[in-house]
Amino acid sequence: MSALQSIKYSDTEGLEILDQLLLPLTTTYIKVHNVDDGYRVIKSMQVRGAPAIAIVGMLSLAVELKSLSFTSSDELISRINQRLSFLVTSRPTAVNLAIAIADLRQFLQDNRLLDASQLKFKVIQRAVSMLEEDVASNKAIGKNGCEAILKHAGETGTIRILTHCNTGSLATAGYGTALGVIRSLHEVGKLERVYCTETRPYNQGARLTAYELVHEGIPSSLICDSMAALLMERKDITAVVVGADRIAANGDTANKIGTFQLAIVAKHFGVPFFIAATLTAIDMNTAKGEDIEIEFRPAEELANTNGVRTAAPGISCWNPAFDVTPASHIKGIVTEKGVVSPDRLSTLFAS
Ligand SMILES: CSC[C@@H](O)[C@@H](O)C(=O)COP(=O)(O)O
Repeated sequence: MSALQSIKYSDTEGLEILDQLLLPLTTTYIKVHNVDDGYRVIKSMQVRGAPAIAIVGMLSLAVELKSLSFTSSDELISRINQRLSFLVTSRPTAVNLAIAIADLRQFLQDNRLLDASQLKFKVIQRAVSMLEEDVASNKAIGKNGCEAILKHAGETGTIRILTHCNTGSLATAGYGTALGVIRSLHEVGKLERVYCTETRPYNQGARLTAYELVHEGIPSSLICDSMAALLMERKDITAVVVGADRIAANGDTANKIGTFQLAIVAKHFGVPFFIAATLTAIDMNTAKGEDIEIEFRPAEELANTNGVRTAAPGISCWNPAFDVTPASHIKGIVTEKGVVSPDRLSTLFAS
């Protein structure tokens, strides 16, 4: 069975992304030639998921730079900074791209004395290395989350997980964050079943997570979002595990709309609620959840299903793409460096 690949990059073939708007029925890759293409596929959600957005954004810059030549590093740096200012506006809540951009700006500043071709080469290398680094981080998250959940479950050990949205190979460079934890539990033979929500209005759960789970042969069932409370009451769910688009310094976590209500229900039933994310989703410059900008999406994404209007004509729509789960509702944040409680995020960055 071949692994699902949302992002394909090679030196000779350039950058291609799997069009996630067409999944699960059609598998089509789209070429990304430059930052304008990168911005468009991110904004339209042909590629989505915070880690994948960051990687495609940076690789779109890399392929654009490859096609250009520069007479000085000042000219190169000014071009890159201008393109980064545009890219960062594509999807405001997911922080991974903003962090990658801030890091690259710092790198350019630190290396401004290199000549243009050396600097261009290094910028391209940095973008390409994100692919392998993300998969390695996801595998570590999978292992750490698996251990934490097994410890919580004790010897009885039949694990049933509820997850939301899509956090798997499609949302990352491969393996996945929350879905990485689920994959890891399955690999060690401990997962009885994972339940994935439909994730209205965009159906990332029904279209993408369900597709990945079936592809991987992981025992799984789809529920619609409104079934979560009954599921937790009837099915003895071991843990809820979801991803993150931005984790504030106090542990408040923005993730796909509907995450907060799952956390409230989990708290009601005493089910531990875990966030699984790479360090690049942690924004220590944003103090708390209230300070996180929530992205609003077009009304059609709520009123239509697969391009067909299902809501009553004339109704107006309120369509936030994310909500913020307070740190008080989160048992642990699973990262590649280990699992911490939300009030101990800063320990992850101590050298
Ligand atoms: C590893 S992906 C983590 C999050 O980005 C994911 O849960 C999510 O909310 C994705 O939202 P999307 O709007 O589909 O980009």
